[in-house]
Amino acid sequence: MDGNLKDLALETYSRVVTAELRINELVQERSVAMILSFGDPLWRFFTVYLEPRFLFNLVIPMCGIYSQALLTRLVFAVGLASTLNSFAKWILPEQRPLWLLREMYASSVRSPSPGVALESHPLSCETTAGMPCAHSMCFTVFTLTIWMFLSAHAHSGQRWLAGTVAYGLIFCMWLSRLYLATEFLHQCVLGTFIGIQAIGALQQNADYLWSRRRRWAVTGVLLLGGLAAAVYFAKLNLDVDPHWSVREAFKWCPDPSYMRHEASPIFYLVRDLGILMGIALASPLSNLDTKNASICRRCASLLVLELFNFGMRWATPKQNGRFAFLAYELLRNALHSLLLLKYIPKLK
Ligand SMILES: O=P(O)(O)OC[C@H]1O[C@@H](O)[C@H](O)[C@@H](O)[C@@H]1O
Repeated sequence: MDGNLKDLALETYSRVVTAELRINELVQERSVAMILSFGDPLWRFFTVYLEPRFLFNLVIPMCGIYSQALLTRLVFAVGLASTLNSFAKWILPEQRPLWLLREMYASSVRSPSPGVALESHPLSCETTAGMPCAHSMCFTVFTLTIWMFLSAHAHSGQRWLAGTVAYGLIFCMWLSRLYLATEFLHQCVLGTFIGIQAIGALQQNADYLWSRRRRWAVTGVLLLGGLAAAVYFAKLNLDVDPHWSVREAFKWCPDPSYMRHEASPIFYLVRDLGILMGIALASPLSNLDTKNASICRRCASLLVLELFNFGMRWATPKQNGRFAFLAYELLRNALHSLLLLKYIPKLK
């Protein structure tokens, strides 16, 4: 009975993702591409410049020019969402459209014609798992956090208009991920859904979370690090490959040079835990100074910090082994978010 149910669930899942491949192909097919092709640079822009790493290293600090209070909320909300996403991918990895399609071609389950073969290029060779879509999830949290912040001072017409723009942008992010064949539709939709749920949960527990003392927050982040390591060893014990997604990417990406060290699941986990550690060190967040300095001072201090951060990224030690590489990334991200939250407002 149990076996039958499992078979039925697997068969249904396989049918759904196979049907969803058609959506990815449709978005790349000529008829749809004619409508969407004018947007090709736009879809690439969304994927390249509105992804979590870029949000943290450029877009969110730029929001700090408008308001330090907004910057603090964004670092907190997007930092937590990105960590949640990396853990989901780490614990329960799901395939990506390109891997499934190439597997089908390879085993002759499906022939490349008449459907348009999914394109493959550096942007589609992701090495993390698909579910939930990190771009959709973090971008949803980013846009809705800004929307809620601005809505506090807006009347209902403006709120409605800004909400429509925010959801329109999130929809563009879905199209971007489908167009580049990096995600199935359900991975984008669920990414946004989980992002919205996360914002709701953060809002409901804001008083509790923002008043946590530094030592509790740091302990929480260390425990999360322990959880990530425990998942790794549990998988090894259960004979499950913790690097399954990296192997899939290597197997199906036409050119291995398209892949980078800093795109692996462990790297993203370390990056996100680094950002959380910076937030934890700046805790309690309710005590942070969020008053705005003059615009010139804010621009100058954020410019200096981001140039410093850029230099640190440029100097990342990539040739001294993976532990040095990961430790450096953890510290750099922790320092970056700590400086953004705690020390930039002091430079008044
Ligand atoms: O899940 P997606 O949208 O394909 O994104 C994959 C990775 O893309 C990178 O650009 C992000 O920095 C990561 O956080 C993310 O995990």
